Amino acid sequence: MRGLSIQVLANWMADGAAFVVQTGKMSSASVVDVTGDQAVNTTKLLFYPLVILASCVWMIHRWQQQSRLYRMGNILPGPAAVPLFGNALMALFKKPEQFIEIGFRICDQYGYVVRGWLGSKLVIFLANPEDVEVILNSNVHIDKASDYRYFEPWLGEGLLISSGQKWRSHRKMIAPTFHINILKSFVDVFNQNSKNVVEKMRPEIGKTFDVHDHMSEVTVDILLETAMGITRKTQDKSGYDYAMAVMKMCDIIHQRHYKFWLRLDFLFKIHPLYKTQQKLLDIIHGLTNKVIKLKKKMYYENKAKGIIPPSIQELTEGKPLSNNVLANGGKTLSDTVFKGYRDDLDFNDENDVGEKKRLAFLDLMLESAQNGTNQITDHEIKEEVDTIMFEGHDTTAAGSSFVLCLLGLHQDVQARVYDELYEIFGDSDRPATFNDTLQMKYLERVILETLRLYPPVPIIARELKKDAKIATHGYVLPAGATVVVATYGVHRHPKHYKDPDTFNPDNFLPENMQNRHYYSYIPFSAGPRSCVGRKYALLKLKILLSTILRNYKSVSEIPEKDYKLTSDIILKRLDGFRIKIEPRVRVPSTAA
Ligand code: HEM
Repeated sequence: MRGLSIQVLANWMADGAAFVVQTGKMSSASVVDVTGDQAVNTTKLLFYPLVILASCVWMIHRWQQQSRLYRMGNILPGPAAVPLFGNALMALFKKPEQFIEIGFRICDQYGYVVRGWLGSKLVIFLANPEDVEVILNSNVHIDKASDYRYFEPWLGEGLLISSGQKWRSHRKMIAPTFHINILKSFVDVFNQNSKNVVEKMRPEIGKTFDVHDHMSEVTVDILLETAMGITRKTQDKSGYDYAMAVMKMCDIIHQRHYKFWLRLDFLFKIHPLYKTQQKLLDIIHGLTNKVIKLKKKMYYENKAKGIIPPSIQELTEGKPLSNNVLANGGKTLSDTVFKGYRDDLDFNDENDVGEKKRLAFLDLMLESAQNGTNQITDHEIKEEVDTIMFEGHDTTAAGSSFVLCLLGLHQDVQARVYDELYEIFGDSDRPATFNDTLQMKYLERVILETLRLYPPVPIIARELKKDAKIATHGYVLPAGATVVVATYGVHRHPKHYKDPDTFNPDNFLPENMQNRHYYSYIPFSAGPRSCVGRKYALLKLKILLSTILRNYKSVSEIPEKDYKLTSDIILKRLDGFRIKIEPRVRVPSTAA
């Protein structure tokens, strides 16, 4: 349209014919000669829809400007937005690894409360612990943002994405299955699988390799066993296919987050990935359904023989065992770290009666449905098992991989971790006990510090159903907005961490934690919708990492500044979690 005057436009609208004549770019005679009436008709055909489109865009823009959301949203600091697209064009043609960089640039410019417009959708990023607390600690702002809908075909209305009464009742049912006694019963599973991965890693000695592949596989194996009761011994090919399908599904959802065209359902449905997704879901749901059917059959067969598995209540209640006096009363450093945002999981520790019979989460849910304790259908059980498989998989795989990379880089820290392990285990090969994990205080600090610098879930998104007043400038975030808690930014807030970008496990020394805002450390989120698998994850990480480090020394020369991070669902290294391993010489650092 360059070179057209408004007058020309007006004339064009009047009769749709004379524009080419008046632009002077071609002679009127030649145009009329060549195209005649046909050209006029084509012009009309193209022009009128364009005018209608432009008018619609203008009207939508005007309507947006006058809406409450728009007015309140624009009080907040943020980059200038263009009509219709808002700030969405900033993300166009950007690779996922560039998003963190953009985020930091914007944060530097606008501070720790930033608004953005994705078209007419208002997105508000928060990275001040005081503001984050307002959202996460609330019983009102608990609805997940619409971006979680990509999980729906897989996880249905499982705990991660459900809301309202369904979420409340399922949370009440599932939280007790993560009781400390039930977790203790998983220690053998964690040990056995950790030993397996040590053997699988043996051929890698001396090579540079991506440790995430191993961490991912062992995590799925552990989850298959603890969530569904499927062991390596009992699993057939369907167990392997399931594990592969879980990994590939994570990748598809990941792609739907950062490839804009795949966000639109109608485009996704005609993309080849949709067919792949359907096949993967057939595998995933096929196995979950098969196992539920089988377990239910076994339950009835056993019941007919008078064998009834213990209920969740029986597993988690009773008189404390006198011979089970644990160091610190069974409390770990993370119990202290997370006590500030006390949630339903904290009540789990108060009835520590020692280890009992092992049952997978699925067995526990089936049992509670059968004995009438909880109203949950087979379909809902399937959704919850799938949710646990998803949430428990990539998060811990990424967390453990980051720990091994950072220890490879910080040999002094690794030496201290090993000295602690040597004190507990000497040069023996014995498996870890629950009590041992309570002694792994320095390793725990290393894990917590790693999750600070590289939180596997780098953002948490909520949709506001009501206005929320935050601490920063008393801003009111309007209902309808999507609030994104930028965990990555919160964890590197200079007001709360001295040298926020430096790896320093001493950040979790009691004296350094004492006066820190509780919501300045939220790798597992916090409040009513906090991670239900937090204690499971930390126990598993301690056993897995201690077993690996008792057998190998991790070595890495890649400095953190060269990590290429990719962020959306799970934070990972796009350049791969590359390390080398050397056989561990089992002597303390003082003797080396
Ligand atoms: C290092 C490991 C882990 C990290 C960093 C992590 C982090 C998180 C975060 C940040 C949330 C809140 C997500 C949101 O609101 O969008 C969450 C929720 C959840 N996590 Fe984890 N998680 C980990 C391991 C696990 C494990 C091992 C399990 C299960 C075995 C698990 C099960 C869940 C479930 C079921 C939810 C949904 C809770 C609800 O909405 O009520 N997580 N996790």
